[in-house]
Amino acid sequence: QLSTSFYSKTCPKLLPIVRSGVQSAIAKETRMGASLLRLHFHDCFVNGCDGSILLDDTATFRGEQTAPPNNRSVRGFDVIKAIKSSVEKACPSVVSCADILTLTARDSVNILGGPTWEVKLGRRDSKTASFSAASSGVIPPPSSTLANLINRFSAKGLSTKDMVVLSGAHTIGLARCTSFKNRIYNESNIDASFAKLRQRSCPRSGGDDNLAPLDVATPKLFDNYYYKNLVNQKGLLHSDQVLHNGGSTDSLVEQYSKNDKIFDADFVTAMIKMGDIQPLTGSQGEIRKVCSKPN
Ligand code: HEM
Ligand SMILES: [Ca+2]
Ligand SMILES: [Ca+2]
Repeated sequence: QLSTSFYSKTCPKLLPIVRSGVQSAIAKETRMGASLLRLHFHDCFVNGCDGSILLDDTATFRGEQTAPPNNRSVRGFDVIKAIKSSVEKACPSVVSCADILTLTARDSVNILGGPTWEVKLGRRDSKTASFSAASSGVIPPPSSTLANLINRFSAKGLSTKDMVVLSGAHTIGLARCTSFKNRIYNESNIDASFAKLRQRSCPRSGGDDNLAPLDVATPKLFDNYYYKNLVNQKGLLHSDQVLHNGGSTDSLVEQYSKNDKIFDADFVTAMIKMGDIQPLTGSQGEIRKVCSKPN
Protein backbone atom coordinates (compact mmCIF):
# COMPACT_ATOMS: atom_id res chain seq x y z
CA GLN A 1 0.00 0.00 0.00
CA LEU A 2 2.73 2.46 0.98
CA SER A 3 4.88 3.72 -1.86
CA THR A 4 7.88 5.99 -2.31
CA SER A 5 6.04 8.00 -4.98
CA PHE A 6 2.82 8.49 -3.02
CA TYR A 7 2.90 12.31 -3.06
CA SER A 8 4.91 12.83 -6.24
CA LYS A 9 1.93 14.37 -8.09
CA THR A 10 0.04 15.85 -5.12
CA CYS A 11 2.95 17.38 -3.21
CA PRO A 12 6.12 17.35 -5.29
CA LYS A 13 8.03 19.69 -2.92
CA LEU A 14 7.34 17.58 0.17
CA LEU A 15 10.77 16.01 0.57
CA PRO A 16 12.79 19.23 0.30
CA ILE A 17 10.36 21.08 2.60
CA VAL A 18 10.74 18.44 5.31
CA ARG A 19 14.49 18.16 4.89
CA SER A 20 15.04 21.89 5.23
CA GLY A 21 12.80 22.02 8.31
CA VAL A 22 14.83 19.24 9.95
CA GLN A 23 18.07 20.88 8.84
CA SER A 24 17.22 24.17 10.51
CA ALA A 25 15.96 22.49 13.68
CA ILE A 26 19.22 20.52 13.99
CA ALA A 27 21.25 23.66 13.26
CA LYS A 28 19.56 25.26 16.27
CA GLU A 29 19.98 22.22 18.49
CA THR A 30 21.79 19.05 17.49
CA ARG A 31 19.80 16.94 19.92
CA MET A 32 16.60 17.58 17.99
CA GLY A 33 17.67 14.98 15.40
CA ALA A 34 17.69 12.35 18.12
CA SER A 35 14.38 13.51 19.52
CA LEU A 36 12.63 13.26 16.13
CA LEU A 37 14.00 9.77 15.53
CA ARG A 38 12.71 8.61 18.91
CA LEU A 39 9.31 10.20 18.34
CA HIS A 40 8.85 8.06 15.22
CA PHE A 41 9.76 4.89 17.18
CA HIS A 42 7.31 5.73 19.97
CA ASP A 43 4.60 6.44 17.41
CA CYS A 44 5.06 3.20 15.48
CA PHE A 45 5.12 0.92 18.55
CA VAL A 46 1.74 2.16 19.80
CA ASN A 47 -0.98 1.18 17.33
CA GLY A 48 1.31 1.62 14.34
CA CYS A 49 2.86 4.62 12.57
CA ASP A 50 -0.28 6.75 12.60
CA GLY A 51 0.82 10.00 14.24
CA SER A 52 -1.02 9.08 17.45
CA ILE A 53 1.80 10.37 19.66
CA LEU A 54 1.38 13.85 18.19
CA LEU A 55 -2.12 14.35 19.61
CA ASP A 56 -2.14 16.68 22.60
CA ASP A 57 -4.18 15.95 25.71
CA THR A 58 -7.34 18.00 26.17
CA ALA A 59 -9.70 18.52 29.09
CA THR A 60 -11.63 15.43 28.03
CA PHE A 61 -8.97 13.30 26.38
CA ARG A 62 -5.74 11.77 27.60
CA GLY A 63 -3.43 10.73 24.79
CA GLU A 64 0.03 9.19 24.67
CA GLN A 65 2.26 12.10 25.57
CA THR A 66 1.89 11.65 29.32
CA ALA A 67 2.25 7.86 29.29
CA PRO A 68 5.31 6.73 31.29
CA PRO A 69 7.68 6.09 28.33
CA ASN A 70 6.88 9.55 26.94
CA ASN A 71 6.13 11.78 29.89
CA ARG A 72 8.69 14.57 30.40
CA SER A 73 10.88 12.74 27.93
CA VAL A 74 9.71 12.88 24.30
CA ARG A 75 10.22 16.17 22.47
CA GLY A 76 10.16 17.67 19.00
CA PHE A 77 6.47 18.53 18.75
CA ASP A 78 7.16 22.18 17.86
CA VAL A 79 9.43 21.13 15.01
CA ILE A 80 6.77 18.81 13.59
CA LYS A 81 4.24 21.60 13.93
CA ALA A 82 6.43 24.07 12.03
CA ILE A 83 7.18 21.58 9.25
CA LYS A 84 3.52 20.63 8.95
CA SER A 85 2.55 24.26 8.56
CA SER A 86 5.09 24.71 5.73
CA VAL A 87 3.76 21.56 4.08
CA GLU A 88 0.16 22.77 4.45
CA LYS A 89 1.07 26.01 2.66
CA ALA A 90 2.43 24.07 -0.31
CA CYS A 91 -0.17 21.26 -0.39
CA PRO A 92 -3.13 21.74 1.93
CA SER A 93 -4.75 18.66 3.50
CA VAL A 94 -2.71 16.21 1.47
CA VAL A 95 0.21 14.96 3.57
CA SER A 96 -0.29 13.07 6.82
CA CYS A 97 1.50 13.90 10.05
CA ALA A 98 2.51 10.24 10.31
CA ASP A 99 4.38 10.53 7.00
CA ILE A 100 6.00 13.82 8.00
CA LEU A 101 7.24 12.19 11.20
CA THR A 102 8.65 9.24 9.25
CA LEU A 103 10.49 11.60 6.91
CA THR A 104 11.94 13.66 9.77
CA ALA A 105 13.35 10.48 11.33
CA ARG A 106 15.09 9.56 8.07
CA ASP A 107 16.43 13.08 7.52
CA SER A 108 17.67 13.35 11.12
CA VAL A 109 19.73 10.17 10.80
CA ASN A 110 21.25 11.34 7.53
CA ILE A 111 21.97 14.93 8.62
CA LEU A 112 23.80 13.63 11.70
CA GLY A 113 26.10 11.51 9.56
CA GLY A 114 24.13 8.29 9.05
CA PRO A 115 22.77 6.62 5.94
CA THR A 116 19.78 7.72 3.90
CA TRP A 117 17.07 5.68 2.21
CA GLU A 118 13.83 6.02 0.30
CA VAL A 119 10.84 6.35 2.62
CA LYS A 120 7.59 4.64 1.75
CA LEU A 121 4.66 7.06 2.15
CA GLY A 122 0.88 7.00 2.23
CA ARG A 123 0.23 6.53 5.95
CA ARG A 124 -2.85 8.31 7.25
CA ASP A 125 -3.37 9.88 10.67
CA SER A 126 -5.27 8.35 13.55
CA LYS A 127 -8.29 10.18 14.93
CA THR A 128 -7.34 9.23 18.45
CA ALA A 129 -4.49 8.07 20.66
CA SER A 130 -4.22 5.55 23.46
CA PHE A 131 -2.82 6.42 26.87
CA SER A 132 -3.37 2.85 28.00
CA ALA A 133 -1.66 1.25 25.01
CA ALA A 134 1.29 3.63 25.37
CA SER A 135 1.51 2.73 29.07
CA SER A 136 1.20 -1.02 28.64
CA GLY A 137 4.84 -1.91 28.09
CA VAL A 138 4.71 -2.18 24.29
CA ILE A 139 7.49 0.41 24.41
CA PRO A 140 10.02 -1.43 26.56
CA PRO A 141 11.45 0.32 29.63
CA PRO A 142 15.20 0.82 30.17
CA SER A 143 15.14 -1.81 32.92
CA SER A 144 14.24 -4.48 30.32
CA THR A 145 15.92 -7.85 30.12
CA LEU A 146 17.19 -9.07 26.77
CA ALA A 147 14.27 -11.52 26.62
CA ASN A 148 11.79 -8.68 27.11
CA LEU A 149 13.39 -6.56 24.38
CA ILE A 150 13.29 -9.51 21.98
CA ASN A 151 9.62 -10.15 22.84
CA ARG A 152 8.50 -6.57 22.50
CA PHE A 153 10.06 -6.19 19.08
CA SER A 154 8.81 -9.59 17.98
CA ALA A 155 5.27 -8.49 18.91
CA LYS A 156 5.69 -5.76 16.26
CA GLY A 157 7.00 -8.16 13.63
CA LEU A 158 10.62 -7.14 14.19
CA SER A 159 13.39 -9.69 14.59
CA THR A 160 16.09 -9.85 17.24
CA LYS A 161 18.50 -8.49 14.65
CA ASP A 162 16.13 -5.57 13.94
CA MET A 163 15.99 -4.89 17.68
CA VAL A 164 19.77 -4.89 18.06
CA VAL A 165 20.34 -2.67 15.04
CA LEU A 166 17.53 -0.21 15.91
CA SER A 167 19.00 0.14 19.39
CA GLY A 168 21.97 1.64 17.53
CA ALA A 169 19.81 4.80 17.40
CA HIS A 170 21.27 5.35 20.87
CA THR A 171 24.41 6.51 19.05
CA ILE A 172 22.83 9.99 19.34
CA GLY A 173 20.81 11.83 21.93
CA LEU A 174 20.49 12.09 25.69
CA ALA A 175 18.91 10.27 28.59
CA ARG A 176 17.76 11.46 32.00
CA CYS A 177 19.54 10.38 35.16
CA THR A 178 16.40 8.55 36.31
CA SER A 179 16.70 6.22 33.28
CA PHE A 180 20.22 5.01 34.19
CA LYS A 181 20.68 5.68 37.91
CA ASN A 182 20.26 2.10 39.03
CA ARG A 183 22.79 0.93 36.47
CA ILE A 184 25.59 3.34 37.38
CA TYR A 185 25.31 2.65 41.12
CA ASN A 186 24.30 -1.00 41.34
CA GLU A 187 25.45 -2.96 38.32
CA SER A 188 28.75 -4.76 37.93
CA ASN A 189 28.92 -5.15 34.14
CA ILE A 190 29.93 -1.50 33.79
CA ASP A 191 33.32 0.07 33.22
CA ALA A 192 34.32 1.58 36.58
CA SER A 193 35.61 4.90 35.26
CA PHE A 194 32.53 5.29 33.07
CA ALA A 195 30.25 4.67 36.06
CA LYS A 196 32.17 7.29 38.06
CA LEU A 197 31.91 9.80 35.23
CA ARG A 198 28.15 9.42 35.02
CA GLN A 199 27.73 9.48 38.80
CA ARG A 200 29.17 13.01 38.85
CA SER A 201 26.06 14.45 37.23
CA CYS A 202 23.60 11.82 38.43
CA PRO A 203 23.57 11.69 42.22
CA ARG A 204 22.18 8.77 44.20
CA SER A 205 19.44 11.03 45.43
CA GLY A 206 17.87 13.76 43.27
CA GLY A 207 19.00 15.11 39.90
CA ASP A 208 16.56 12.83 38.11
CA ASP A 209 16.23 15.12 35.11
CA ASN A 210 19.97 15.69 34.64
CA LEU A 211 20.99 14.61 31.16
CA ALA A 212 23.83 12.47 29.84
CA PRO A 213 24.66 11.29 26.31
CA LEU A 214 23.62 7.76 25.41
CA ASP A 215 26.87 7.43 23.42
CA VAL A 216 29.83 8.49 25.56
CA ALA A 217 32.15 8.71 22.54
CA THR A 218 30.34 10.53 19.70
CA PRO A 219 26.96 11.72 21.05
CA LYS A 220 26.22 14.03 18.12
CA LEU A 221 27.21 11.71 15.30
CA PHE A 222 25.23 8.83 13.86
CA ASP A 223 27.94 6.13 13.73
CA ASN A 224 28.69 2.70 15.24
CA TYR A 225 30.32 3.90 18.48
CA TYR A 226 27.24 2.78 20.39
CA TYR A 227 28.36 -0.83 19.77
CA LYS A 228 32.01 -0.12 20.56
CA ASN A 229 30.83 1.26 23.88
CA LEU A 230 28.81 -1.88 24.62
CA VAL A 231 31.85 -4.09 23.97
CA ASN A 232 33.71 -1.92 26.52
CA GLN A 233 30.88 -2.11 29.10
CA LYS A 234 30.04 1.54 28.55
CA GLY A 235 26.40 1.17 27.67
CA LEU A 236 24.41 3.83 29.54
CA LEU A 237 21.06 2.07 29.94
CA HIS A 238 20.59 -1.38 31.42
CA SER A 239 18.67 -2.17 28.20
CA ASP A 240 21.73 -1.16 26.15
CA GLN A 241 24.26 -3.31 27.99
CA VAL A 242 22.06 -6.45 27.95
CA LEU A 243 22.74 -6.57 24.19
CA HIS A 244 26.36 -7.43 25.02
CA ASN A 245 26.41 -9.30 28.29
CA GLY A 246 27.29 -12.89 27.45
CA GLY A 247 24.02 -13.61 25.64
CA SER A 248 22.76 -14.47 22.17
CA THR A 249 23.22 -10.98 20.71
CA ASP A 250 26.90 -10.50 21.65
CA SER A 251 28.21 -11.55 18.26
CA LEU A 252 25.92 -9.16 16.38
CA VAL A 253 27.00 -6.27 18.62
CA GLU A 254 30.64 -7.18 17.95
CA GLN A 255 30.01 -7.30 14.22
CA TYR A 256 28.40 -3.84 14.21
CA SER A 257 31.21 -2.49 16.42
CA LYS A 258 33.72 -3.52 13.78
CA ASN A 259 31.78 -2.77 10.63
CA ASP A 260 29.99 0.54 10.18
CA LYS A 261 28.83 -0.40 6.67
CA ILE A 262 26.93 -3.48 7.80
CA PHE A 263 25.43 -1.45 10.66
CA ASP A 264 24.20 1.23 8.25
CA ALA A 265 22.72 -1.29 5.81
CA ASP A 266 20.94 -3.29 8.51
CA PHE A 267 19.72 -0.10 10.20
CA VAL A 268 18.10 1.07 6.97
CA THR A 269 16.37 -2.30 6.47
CA ALA A 270 15.03 -2.24 10.02
CA MET A 271 13.87 1.38 9.87
CA ILE A 272 11.85 0.58 6.76
CA LYS A 273 10.31 -2.40 8.58
CA MET A 274 9.49 -0.27 11.61
CA GLY A 275 7.88 2.36 9.36
CA ASP A 276 5.65 -0.37 7.95
CA ILE A 277 4.03 -1.23 11.29
CA GLN A 278 0.22 -1.17 10.96
CA PRO A 279 -0.24 1.95 8.81
CA LEU A 280 -3.70 3.40 8.24
CA THR A 281 -4.27 3.54 4.49
CA GLY A 282 -7.00 4.16 1.91
CA SER A 283 -9.97 5.74 3.62
CA GLN A 284 -8.90 4.82 7.16
CA GLY A 285 -8.13 7.65 9.56
CA GLU A 286 -7.70 11.14 8.15
CA ILE A 287 -5.19 13.72 6.98
CA ARG A 288 -4.91 16.04 9.95
CA LYS A 289 -4.68 19.75 9.26
CA VAL A 290 -2.80 20.33 12.51
CA CYS A 291 -0.72 17.47 13.89
CA SER A 292 -1.63 18.04 17.54
CA LYS A 293 -5.39 17.55 17.15
CA PRO A 294 -7.88 15.57 15.10
CA ASN A 295 -9.78 17.52 12.41
C1 HEM B 1 15.33 -1.39 22.43
C2 HEM B 1 14.51 -0.81 23.27
C3 HEM B 1 14.67 0.63 23.67
C4 HEM B 1 14.66 1.11 24.94
C5 HEM B 1 14.48 0.31 26.22
C6 HEM B 1 14.87 2.54 24.84
C7 HEM B 1 14.90 3.39 25.93
C8 HEM B 1 15.27 4.72 25.87
C9 HEM B 1 15.37 5.57 27.01
C10 HEM B 1 15.08 5.19 28.45
C11 HEM B 1 15.79 6.79 26.57
C12 HEM B 1 16.07 8.02 27.44
C13 HEM B 1 14.75 8.69 27.77
C14 HEM B 1 14.89 9.69 28.91
O1 HEM B 1 15.64 9.43 29.84
O2 HEM B 1 14.20 10.74 28.86
C15 HEM B 1 15.95 6.71 25.15
C16 HEM B 1 16.34 7.74 24.33
C17 HEM B 1 16.41 7.64 22.96
N1 HEM B 1 15.99 6.58 22.19
FE1 HEM B 1 15.57 4.74 22.86
N2 HEM B 1 15.01 2.89 23.54
C18 HEM B 1 14.88 1.77 22.77
C19 HEM B 1 14.89 1.71 21.39
C20 HEM B 1 15.01 2.80 20.56
C21 HEM B 1 14.76 2.79 19.15
C22 HEM B 1 14.27 1.58 18.36
C23 HEM B 1 15.00 4.04 18.70
C24 HEM B 1 14.88 4.59 17.30
C25 HEM B 1 15.03 3.87 16.21
C26 HEM B 1 15.42 4.83 19.83
C27 HEM B 1 15.83 6.14 19.79
C28 HEM B 1 16.19 6.89 20.89
C29 HEM B 1 16.83 8.20 20.80
C30 HEM B 1 17.31 8.86 19.52
C31 HEM B 1 16.94 8.68 22.11
C32 HEM B 1 17.47 10.06 22.53
C33 HEM B 1 16.32 11.06 22.42
C34 HEM B 1 16.66 12.50 22.75
O3 HEM B 1 17.82 12.85 23.01
O4 HEM B 1 15.70 13.31 22.78
N3 HEM B 1 15.38 4.05 20.95
N4 HEM B 1 15.59 5.44 24.74
CA1 LIG C 1 0.97 5.30 16.83
CA1 LIG D 1 27.55 8.29 17.97
